[in-house]
Amino acid sequence: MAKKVFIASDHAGFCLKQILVRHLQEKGHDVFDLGPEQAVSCDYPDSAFKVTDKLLENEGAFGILICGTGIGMSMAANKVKGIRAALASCEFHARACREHNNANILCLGERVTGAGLAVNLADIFLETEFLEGRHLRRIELFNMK
Ligand SMILES: O=C(CO)[C@H](O)[C@H](O)[C@H](O)COP(=O)(O)O
Repeated sequence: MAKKVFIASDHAGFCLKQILVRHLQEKGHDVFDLGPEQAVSCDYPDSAFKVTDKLLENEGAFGILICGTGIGMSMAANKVKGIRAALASCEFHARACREHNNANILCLGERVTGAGLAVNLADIFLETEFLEGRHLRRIELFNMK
């Protein structure tokens, strides 16, 4: 099923962002590229918060954030209440973060993960459903802090 996807990167994730935007558009998803438009040095929290703002306004939408490692993006995005950003570097991560954690943002590291694998991770992330049950109880505990 087609998903609404907001995507952004910093300079270190720019090339992978371009590849993923094209791939996800070809798959029929509704893709919103929030920049940057060029691989000019920029600060990943600014990009992360562009995507988190959009997710809070668009129920059911997903985000993809790419920096060099994916770590800075995930740290920044997870500061925002209602965001569950998951850094994935293998297919198990991409599937489990949806099934168990209902992640709404996938974070990737262009300096870590090759483009072919990254495309697979994005596909798995967008195609996998949250399992709810005990996992819902656990993610609801996030709101207790
Ligand atoms: O935040 C990061 C590390 O967690 C990202 O990988 C950034 O892309 C990286 O820090 C950018 O580094 P650069 O030396 O400014 O290219």
